[in-house]
Amino acid sequence: MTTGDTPAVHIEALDKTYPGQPGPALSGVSLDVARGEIVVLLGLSGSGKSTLLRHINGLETPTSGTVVALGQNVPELKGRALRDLRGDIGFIFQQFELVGPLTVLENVLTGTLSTLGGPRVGIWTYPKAKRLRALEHLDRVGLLERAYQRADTLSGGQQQRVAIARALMQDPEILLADEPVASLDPESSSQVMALIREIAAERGLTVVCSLHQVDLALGWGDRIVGLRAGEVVLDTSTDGLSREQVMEIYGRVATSTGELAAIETELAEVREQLLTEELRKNARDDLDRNFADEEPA
Ligand SMILES: Nc1ncnc2c1ncn2[C@@H]1O[C@H](COP(=O)(O)OP(=O)(O)OP(=O)(O)O)[C@@H](O)[C@H]1O
Repeated sequence: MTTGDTPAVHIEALDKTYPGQPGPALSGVSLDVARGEIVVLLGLSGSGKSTLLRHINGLETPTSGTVVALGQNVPELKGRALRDLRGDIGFIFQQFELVGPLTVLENVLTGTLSTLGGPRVGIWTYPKAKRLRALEHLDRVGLLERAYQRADTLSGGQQQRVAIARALMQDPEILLADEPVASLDPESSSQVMALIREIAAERGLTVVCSLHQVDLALGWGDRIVGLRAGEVVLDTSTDGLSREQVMEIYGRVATSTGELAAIETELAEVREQLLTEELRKNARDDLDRNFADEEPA
């Protein structure tokens, strides 16, 4: 375990190229995340957000560079040591990853399997203390009354709350969230993000979360890290940061959107011209037919 003043996450010169891919998914990424900090990763689809998150808990191995989480050199960890680190790092995903036919309570209890050893079938196979903790976490996320309902009968926002409760069972120090609200409506998204923030503050959790929604990121995170094609192109506090500054992360898209608009205008003009020509031709054909049908005087 680490002392309080070492960062929760220290990443230096991280490069990752997946086998068979033409270019790197991450290139020269350096990033320190302080304990208790709430960092948002922003960037286009494919910019490397998930890849970066997955290096923090050792789900990916760097091609080169350093990844230290909670004082541990992540790529060097194996077996029990890696499982222990993952026990200190909760992970929530866009698709919640719940087991639909199981009850909400049992889904939350699965968050504790790394310490108990699994698999287990049925709520009663978990120690009473764990069951009570799971109920406490469900209460915290506002779903105590749903504990014995099947997980797949809940709304998306509720399912993500269950996933948060499940992550809390690990008593994590770091929470990684990979687009946790990408499949939710705006209202549920704000509620889930507010809940994560409240829980992080209560427990002094460090959070690294990828998002697609710029406005949500600005209102929610302490700091925004922008990725473009695997490189960090923005790394700054959200204090005083404007939407326009953040949108520069997506610079290339703005250009291509501009180009697209120009192409669309041109296409519309051509379409109009073709239509006019077709109308003219139809009119000419009509005239020809009418005159052809006329009996000569
Ligand atoms: N397992 C993999 N094997 C090969 N290439 C991968 C793998 N995972 C990601 N990539 C590639 O690495 C790059 C970064 O992908 P990544 O999923 O990290 O981006 P992202 O920013 O999280 O995207 P999204 O917002 O769509 O989730 C992409 O080019 C992707 O195709």
